[in-house]
Amino acid sequence: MGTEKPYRNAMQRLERALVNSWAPSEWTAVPLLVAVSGGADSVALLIALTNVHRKQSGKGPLTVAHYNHALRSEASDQDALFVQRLANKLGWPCVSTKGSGPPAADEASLRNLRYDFLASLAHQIGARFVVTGHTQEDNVETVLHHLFRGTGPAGLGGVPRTRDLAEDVLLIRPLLNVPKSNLREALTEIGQEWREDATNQESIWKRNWLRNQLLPQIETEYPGASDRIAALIDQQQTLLLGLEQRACQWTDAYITAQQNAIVIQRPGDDDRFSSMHDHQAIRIHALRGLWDQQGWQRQAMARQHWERLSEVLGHQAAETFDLPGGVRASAREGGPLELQRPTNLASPSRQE
Ligand SMILES: Nc1ncnc2c1ncn2[C@@H]1O[C@H](COP(=O)(O)OP(=O)(O)OP(=O)(O)O)[C@@H](O)[C@H]1O
Repeated sequence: MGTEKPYRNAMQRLERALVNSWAPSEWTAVPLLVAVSGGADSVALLIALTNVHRKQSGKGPLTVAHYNHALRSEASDQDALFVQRLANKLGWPCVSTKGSGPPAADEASLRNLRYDFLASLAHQIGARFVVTGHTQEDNVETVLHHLFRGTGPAGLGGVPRTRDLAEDVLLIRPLLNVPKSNLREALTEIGQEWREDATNQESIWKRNWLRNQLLPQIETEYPGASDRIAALIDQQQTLLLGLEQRACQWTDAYITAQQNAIVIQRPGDDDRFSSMHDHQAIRIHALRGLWDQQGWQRQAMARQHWERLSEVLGHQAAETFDLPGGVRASAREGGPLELQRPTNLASPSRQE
C-alpha cells in the first residue's frame, strides 16, 4: 500500500502554499518583477516562483529586482552580488540599483525609495506584478505595531495582500500566511544559502525590536502565540469585508464628496439607514476611507477626532471645529455636516 505523503518535502509544501495563495494562471504568462533583498524570505520566494513557473511551462518573463540601500557599505554590495548571481543561476535577468546621497533616516523613507524604484522598473519592463516575500511574521509584527500605536478595525487586518504600486502595477505578497521557519527549512533542504542582514539583527528600529525582542519573549511565555495572532488576522480580514460593504452603503446613502470638501447628511430617526447610522464603527471606517480618497492627512487624526465626528453625525445641533491637517468641520442646526480643506493647503499627495 502506498503511504507516500502528497508533498514530501518543505520546498514542495512551499510551492503548494504559493499556488494556493496565487493561482499560476494569473501570473505565469505575464511579465513579473520579483523584489529580492537576498534574505531568506525573498530567496525562498524567488525559488518557489521559479519552480512553479517551470512546472507550469510559464511563458511570462520574470525579472529580479534588488535595491542596494548602501547602508552597510561592503556587506550591502555583497548582498547585491549575491542576488545577481542567484538570478543568473536561475536564468533570470536582474536589475540592481544603488541608492545615492545620504542614507534615508528611517524605515519608511527606505521603503519609499525601494517602492519608487520597483514601480519605475515595473513600468520600464511592462511588468503587471511586483512580488515581495512578506511572511506571516511581517503580518503579526504589523498588527502589534498598529495595536501599540493606536488603530481601528482595518489596522487589525494586518498587511494587505495586494496594493496598487503604480498605474497598472500591483504589488502582491503571496507568502503572507507562511511562517519564516518554513521558508528557511525549504532553503536548507535544497542547500540554498541566503544573506543575513546585520541591521535586521539589531533592534535599532521599532520593527526590529518587535521582531527580535518582543515576539520571542511572547513566544517563550505563550508558545504558538504568533500562529494564533495570524489566525485572528485571517478572521479579521473576513469581518473587514462586511464592514467595508456597510461603510460603502453608508457612504452612498449619506455622502457627497467634491474636491477638498465632503458633505454628510445627518438623518432623522425615521430614516431607513438609521440603525446603520447609529453604528460608530461603520461611520469611522467610512470616514477614514473618505480621508484617503481626498488625500487628506490621516496620520494626524487621533481616535478622539474620529469619535467627535461620529458623535456630531448622531445629532442635529450646530457645531464648528477644526481637525488636524487643516480640515474644518461645520454644521448648521438640523443641517448636514460639512468638512472642508482650503485648496491653498494642497495635500502632499495632490502636489505630486
Ligand atoms: N533591498 C531590497 N531589494 C529588493 N527587495 C527588497 C529589499 N528589501 C526588502 N525587499 C522586499 O520586501 C520584502 C519585505 O522585506 P522587509 O520586511 O525587510 O521590508 P519592509 O521594509 O518591512 O517592507 P514593508 O514595509 O513593505 O513591509 C522582502 O521579502 C523583499 O521581497
